[in-house]
Amino acid sequence: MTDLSTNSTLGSSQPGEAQLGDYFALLKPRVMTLVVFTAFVGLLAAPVPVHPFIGFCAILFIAVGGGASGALNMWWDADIDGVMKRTAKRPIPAGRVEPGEALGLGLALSAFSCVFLGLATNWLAGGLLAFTIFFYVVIYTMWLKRSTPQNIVIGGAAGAFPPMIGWAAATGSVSVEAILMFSLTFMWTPPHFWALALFMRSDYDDAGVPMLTVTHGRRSTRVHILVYTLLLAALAVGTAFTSVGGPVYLAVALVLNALFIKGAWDIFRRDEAASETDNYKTEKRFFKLSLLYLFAHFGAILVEAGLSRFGLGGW
Ligand code: HEM
Ligand SMILES: CC(C)=CCC/C(C)=C/CC/C(C)=C/COP(=O)(O)OP(=O)(O)O
Repeated sequence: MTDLSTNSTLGSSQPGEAQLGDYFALLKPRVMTLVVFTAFVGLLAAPVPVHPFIGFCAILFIAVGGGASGALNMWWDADIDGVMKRTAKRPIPAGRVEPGEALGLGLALSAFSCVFLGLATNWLAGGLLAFTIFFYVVIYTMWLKRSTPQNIVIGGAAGAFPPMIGWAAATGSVSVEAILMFSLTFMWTPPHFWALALFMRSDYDDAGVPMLTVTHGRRSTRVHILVYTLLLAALAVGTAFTSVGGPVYLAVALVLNALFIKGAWDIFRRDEAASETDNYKTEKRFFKLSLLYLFAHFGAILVEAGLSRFGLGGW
């Protein structure tokens, strides 16, 4: 798990000396693991058999596209990344990679991944990948992130597209299952991020980024986490009774949503003095749980899809 107080830099080079690890770090590899996993589930949950080589290429190109969007995000955000403690050691603000190199890498990998995903699977998938990169870089990073505390509520849609891209790569279409997987990630993003914003507020304050914690304060953010967690739980448990769900998924959803609601309740009940005393232990625990939460829900969707191949999945 990440040490969230620092940046997960892979290269250890000095200013002006880029190493391969610095270019790799531009792709935000740790965050993209879960993005790629949800895309993988979208691809395999589809009721259409995909040739393993085509499936491998599809996931590879989605991963490259995700990484490219990370590089473009770091190129645009280099100024605020340099101000925030968590991101100050990233390759561009630390001076190891030139902004122009990150821009070039991001644009080249974006074009490469969308075209090759389109060629390897279909143009709906290639087009959706292009739209996702556009949404994350232009709509979220360039526009919403610095202009509204609703930045991640709306911008979070970008991170919700990957399972839909995987589904489209396998089927050539977008159906209700793809929309359900999209919705799950979309509703999950605000509690995932706001928990982190609670213990990183001074970073966003320093950088002038209007995150909810900065504009509305931590008390309001705690209320928002609880409300979104309850909405998410209703959606996640309800999904058990749809075509992507089943008994295995229901069991996973019941356990994890109970834990998640308990975590959100604990965050809601805390006051700042208590959180500061134990260095935001409850909020940090909730953030880590959010990663397990999404991983387990998509894992359960994958298991249900696997079982249905043997006539055992679903209800
Ligand atoms: C607008 C939406 C989102 C925002 C603002 C956001 C923000 C963040 C931030 C600031 C971190 C902290 C650490 C880091 O930079 O590595 C983080 C970690 C993480 N996020 Fe998100 N996130 C969002 C959506 C997502 C989505 C959609 C996924 C996956 C489906 C995801 C997966 C992760 C993972 C796996 C980590 C942990 C990375 C590690 O271990 O270092 N995030 N997120
Ligand atoms: C396939 C494809 C294109 C996937 C993209 C998936 C995607 C949009 C993931 C969002 C994840 C993320 C790190 C958001 C934080 O951005 P931030 O700029 O607020 O965080 P930062 O401060 O760490 O840079």
